[in-house]
Amino acid sequence: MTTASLPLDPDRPPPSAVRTVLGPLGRAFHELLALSLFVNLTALASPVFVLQIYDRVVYHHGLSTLQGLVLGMAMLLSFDFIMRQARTRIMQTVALRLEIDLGRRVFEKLNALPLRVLEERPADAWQRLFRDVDVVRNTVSGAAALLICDLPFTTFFLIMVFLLAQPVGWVLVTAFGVFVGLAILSGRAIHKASMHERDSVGGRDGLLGEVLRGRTTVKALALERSLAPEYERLLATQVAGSIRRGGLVDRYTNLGLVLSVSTSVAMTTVGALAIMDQAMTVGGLVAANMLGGRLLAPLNQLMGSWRTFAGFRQSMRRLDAFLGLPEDRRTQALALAPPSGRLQAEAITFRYKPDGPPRLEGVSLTIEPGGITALVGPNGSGKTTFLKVLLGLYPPAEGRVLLDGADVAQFTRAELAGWVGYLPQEIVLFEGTIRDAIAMGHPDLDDEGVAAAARAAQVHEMVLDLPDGYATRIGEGGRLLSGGMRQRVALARALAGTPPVLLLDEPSSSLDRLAEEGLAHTLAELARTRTVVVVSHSPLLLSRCKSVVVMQKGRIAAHGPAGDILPRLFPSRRPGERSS
Ligand SMILES: Nc1ncnc2c1ncn2[C@@H]1O[C@H](COP(=O)(O)OP(=O)(O)OP(=O)(O)O)[C@@H](O)[C@H]1O
Repeated sequence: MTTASLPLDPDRPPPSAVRTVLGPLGRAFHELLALSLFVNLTALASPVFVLQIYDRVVYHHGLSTLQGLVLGMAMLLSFDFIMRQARTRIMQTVALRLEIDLGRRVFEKLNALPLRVLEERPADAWQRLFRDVDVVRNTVSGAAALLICDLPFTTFFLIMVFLLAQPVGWVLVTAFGVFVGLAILSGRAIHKASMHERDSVGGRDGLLGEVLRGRTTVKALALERSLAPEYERLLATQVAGSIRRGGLVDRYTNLGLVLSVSTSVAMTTVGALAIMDQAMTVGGLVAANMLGGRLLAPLNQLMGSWRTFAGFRQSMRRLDAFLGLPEDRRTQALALAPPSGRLQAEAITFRYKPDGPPRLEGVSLTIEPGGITALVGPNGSGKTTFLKVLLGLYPPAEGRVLLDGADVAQFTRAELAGWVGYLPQEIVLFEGTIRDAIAMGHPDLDDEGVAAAARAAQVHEMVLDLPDGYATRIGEGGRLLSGGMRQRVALARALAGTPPVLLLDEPSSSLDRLAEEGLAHTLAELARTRTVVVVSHSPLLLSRCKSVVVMQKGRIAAHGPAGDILPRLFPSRRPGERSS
């Protein structure tokens, strides 16, 4: 699949995966709407109160009416407070549920994506999807959602203004139209600027992430001299984007404010003329002005929120497209017993890109349990790629991989990970204790299982030597361990749960000679009953192998018993002799 085929384009029509998460929140929104009805009805009370004071109490000295009105207002305002509190509580619940439901779903989906799809985008592009979750949560549970709930009730205020002061009503209707038009214009302009800013922030964050991950190399080689100009370029693009967006926001906010004041002036002018014509009362004008304020406030807010709504739509579309991406198989119809470990590659051809060159071509091989098989060949000949295809991480374009005669494509990643232990060329460990690191793929592994894996990887004694033993924390990426120990712990993780197949990519690249000898011995023992495939050029390991497969430019150049192949590969050296 190419990057272009990844449907993360926000301009595509949205499917409805996110809506299934938002669906259960529908009831909360109905409750919110009902509460908003009460809140907005209550808001009508103050202008009516003012109207009564001006037109009745003041002119007729109606003290008892005043008492009744004040008491009524006090009760209504208490009620208003309770309703507003209830609205806030519902919003908090909605935010929490979204955070949990949508956040968890996106995380699960990310883990379910096939490796090929994951590798098509840089890490920060995937990370940004969690910002989309934040956008959806903040919009659905923030001021913008309250605005949506309040907007329908602005018609109440308009009707009331028409009832109290019809001439002023027409001024408000005109202002309403201008506000909506301005909100749409500002939304479009600001949205465009925000998208541009988002891309530039992504570029800056991507570079920052890379620099921080490679901080040791950056420090050691003083790479900041080369990285600083690139960072500054990205920063300049981002700052320019921010300034442009900020300028647009300010322009439309100020336009909104001027429009509000202008509407107020126009209302008072038209109202004054109407009072002089005796078409309305002073109380009516004051009340209409108050109602106008209630109507203009959400319209003013709409100017700022239009951008939020546009961002929300984009985030929804991106999340929908993401949730619609293909997944690794997650369920299996039948739980099978662990295989004995017979691995077969049948005429495998593999390309990283559909239109790219084949990195494996017509590779056929059968590996039986019993004895180590070594994969050798020059750099870039396809050894690591072949291991990943055997592991079921990359589906081949042609051919198939069979485990005990069954196509590995039918198994879930969890099943395959339980049956096939894998040591990658680049070790990746996660923060936690040594015990956690070894048992990570097997949460049910008991202490004896952890210790057995550690013994097999020649790391048990080293761990016991540490003050905190297996409870020693390894730090981010295992950086608190030495390189050799990191490799041993990763090897123990691959051996944990005694999988019937072991695929090990350069397992001794960071080991000292003693550990390498120990590893060679352990692997030879394990290989009695299992399938062990190692990518290695270590003569010590090769001397323990039963068969050797030589890869060249994605093809198998030679394959046979180690005794036949090794003398051809290393004519001047005896097996077991260390290369310089
Ligand atoms: N993720 C990837 N995307 C695109 N091409 C890749 C990717 N990984 C490897 N390749 C290419 O595939 C070819 C085989 O690489 P691979 O890592 O399998 O070789 P290798 O024999 O393991 O090499 P080495 O001995 O250097 O580890 C190389 O040309 C490499 O550039």
